[in-house]
Amino acid sequence: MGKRCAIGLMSGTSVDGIDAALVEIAGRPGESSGLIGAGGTTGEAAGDGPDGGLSVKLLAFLNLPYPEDTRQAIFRLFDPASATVDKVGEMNVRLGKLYADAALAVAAKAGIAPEAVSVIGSHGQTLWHAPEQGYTVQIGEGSVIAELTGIPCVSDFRPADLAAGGQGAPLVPYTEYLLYRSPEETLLLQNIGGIGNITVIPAGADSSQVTAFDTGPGNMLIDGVMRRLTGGRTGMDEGGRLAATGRCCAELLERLQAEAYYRLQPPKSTGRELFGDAYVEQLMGWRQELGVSDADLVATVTRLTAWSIGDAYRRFVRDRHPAHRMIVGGGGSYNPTLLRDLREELAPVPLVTQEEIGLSSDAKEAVAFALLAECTLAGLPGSLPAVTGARHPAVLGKLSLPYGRSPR
Ligand SMILES: Nc1ncnc2c1ncn2[C@@H]1O[C@H](COP(=O)(O)OP(=O)(O)OP(=O)(O)O)[C@@H](O)[C@H]1O
Ligand SMILES: CC(=O)N[C@H]1[C@@H]2OC[C@@H](O2)[C@@H](O)[C@@H]1O[C@H](C)C(=O)O
Repeated sequence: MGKRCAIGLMSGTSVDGIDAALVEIAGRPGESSGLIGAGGTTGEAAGDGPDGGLSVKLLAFLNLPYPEDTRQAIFRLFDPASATVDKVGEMNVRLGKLYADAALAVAAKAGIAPEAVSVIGSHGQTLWHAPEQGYTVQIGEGSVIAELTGIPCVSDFRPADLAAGGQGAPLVPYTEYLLYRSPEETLLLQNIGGIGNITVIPAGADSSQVTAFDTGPGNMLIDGVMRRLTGGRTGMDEGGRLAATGRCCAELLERLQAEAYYRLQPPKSTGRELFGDAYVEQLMGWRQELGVSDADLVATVTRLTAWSIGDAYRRFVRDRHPAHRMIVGGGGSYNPTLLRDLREELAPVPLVTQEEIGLSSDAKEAVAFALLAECTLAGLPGSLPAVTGARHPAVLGKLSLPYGRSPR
């Protein structure tokens, strides 16, 4: 199968904007072997699939921050009381246009004409994730993206897995399996976005042996607390600077560790429904009661985040799959205080960041959705039932075709 270009678009739970990646793909996902057919392993920076397997090369990446009014309007949609159908409908189209802009911009940055792009995979913006009720809501209209770019678009990836009885998340693990697996090393891939999620790829594993689940808050509580402390002026602890000046409050940490989610057996996934505004409100009440300073509060929430990842490894992974190393990606990998705490929690397992091994942390999830869209166009499943708990693998997403152009 020849080389083709695909675009992946990702807007995560932190609501910081749109990540757009344009990749060149050689080989076919699922060409050679494995439960749902895994190809030869190559990384993002690999060549052209010399073993006949899959290779993915990142040609261009950009981040398009949401306009501030859009960002604030999205946050209002996280509250079911203000997320009325008219507002959700309007935002679905508004985001579709912004996603189309991002796709065209990344194609221009790579110097690739839209006609030369075979597919866009667009994750959309998660508004509500309720796997126990069998549904999840991601918006950003695929038909608008296809119309404005002239490129076939796969969107709304999660419902197919939910329909098959799964969590609908996480979905990146199959692409991590394709791109990172190693015959010698058991790898932990930890994403620290709004939510934290871990993927475990045992040495020499086939795709049915990969496990993954959401560990709990990634940056969501740190960001939520910072917004409260600064009256909304700052949405993150830049460089982990405030946390670095504070000390963890043991009593507050203990209360936070009592959250039942951490002890839930995987498969499991979570989101803003649990660790959003109402949770931060309760946390601020406890801080008041215990007289915890601003810096100590951020230090405690940072420690909690690191602990939840270490605890997940110790509780659910370590005995069966002692790891050789953890590779950390997502915005949390830019927070040195969080990484310091995480190193302590994980010891003796060494930790490296995506950047430290020469891969782009920011582009990773966008690349994943380009690859998942390719799977869908080829009629191949993109989910791992061992990860999501579904009855079987699912072909993910919905295809929107632009007028006058068929897929491929
Ligand atoms: N320089 C930095 N210092 C501290 N924290 C940072 C820095 N840069 C990014 N972050 C954190 O990373 C977050 C964004 O991470 P990322 O873009 O990976 O999340 P996301 O993709 O939206 O989330 P998810 O993976 O859960 O969908 C920011 O909200 C912030 O908390
Ligand atoms: C419902 C939803 O949007 N889930 C996200 C979120 O952000 C991180 C974590 O929670 C993960 O489960 C998932 O995203 C990544 C891209 C995934 O599906 O692998």
